[in-house]
Amino acid sequence: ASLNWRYQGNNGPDQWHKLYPIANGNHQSPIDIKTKEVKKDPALGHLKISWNLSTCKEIVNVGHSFHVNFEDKDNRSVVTGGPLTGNYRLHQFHFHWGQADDQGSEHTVDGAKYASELHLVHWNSDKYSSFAEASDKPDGLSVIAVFLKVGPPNEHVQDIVKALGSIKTKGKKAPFTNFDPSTLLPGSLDYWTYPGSLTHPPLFESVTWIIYKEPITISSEQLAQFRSLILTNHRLPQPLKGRQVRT
Ligand SMILES: Clc1ccc(Cc2nnn[n-]2)cc1
Ligand SMILES: [Zn+2]
Repeated sequence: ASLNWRYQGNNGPDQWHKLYPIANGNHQSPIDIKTKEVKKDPALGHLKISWNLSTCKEIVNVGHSFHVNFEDKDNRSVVTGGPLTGNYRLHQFHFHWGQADDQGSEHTVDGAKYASELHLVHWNSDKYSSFAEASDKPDGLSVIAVFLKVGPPNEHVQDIVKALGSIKTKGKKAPFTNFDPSTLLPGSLDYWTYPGSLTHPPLFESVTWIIYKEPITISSEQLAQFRSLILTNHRLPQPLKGRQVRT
């Protein structure tokens, strides 16, 4: 499929359905989380995260964003528990942000937007043999999301910001090793979960979303460094279409 979609202008989010009809599907992401309609599910246990910093590999400028990629040829970095059945292997993480500090997250909470949102993308390595194979299966992917609010500089985000200098142009990649993504998790491990999709094309409805309630911080200057790569890369909330958000 041609990769000519954008976040702004002619091939922007309102046009994505022309090449990717699933954009108007019943399990699209992101969504606005209406906290009063969230359902408490006592069967939901804690998430069990065991990421190994030895699997962190490289940082890549993909044009509409930057990705930190992990070696995912074995189960060194996995998540399980919570809403998940079996092991989901860490594939990569990336952020979404906006053109100003008052917007940028993809999910919103009772209509409130955060400045940015971190996505840690995992695939079901019990059932599938690669991210690509898992990426369009209903139980194929799980994305762990962390909100970022504007505040003091985040020393762990700073390690990432420093690396952006070496991937200024689309397609550029640089080694990025021994980074521990658990340094980007909030103190409280309370989360919301719901069934959804990738938030940009191909928009596959293959994601079990796990969204931490507590944000971490990022500074205005660090956000400005993200924007030096691309001004904005967040999709607006999509219709819930009868789905239940659980906690
Ligand atoms: Cl590997 C990967 C998967 C999805 C996205 C885009 C996205 N979908 N859901 N949240 N982000 C970016 C990279
Ligand atoms: Zn994302």
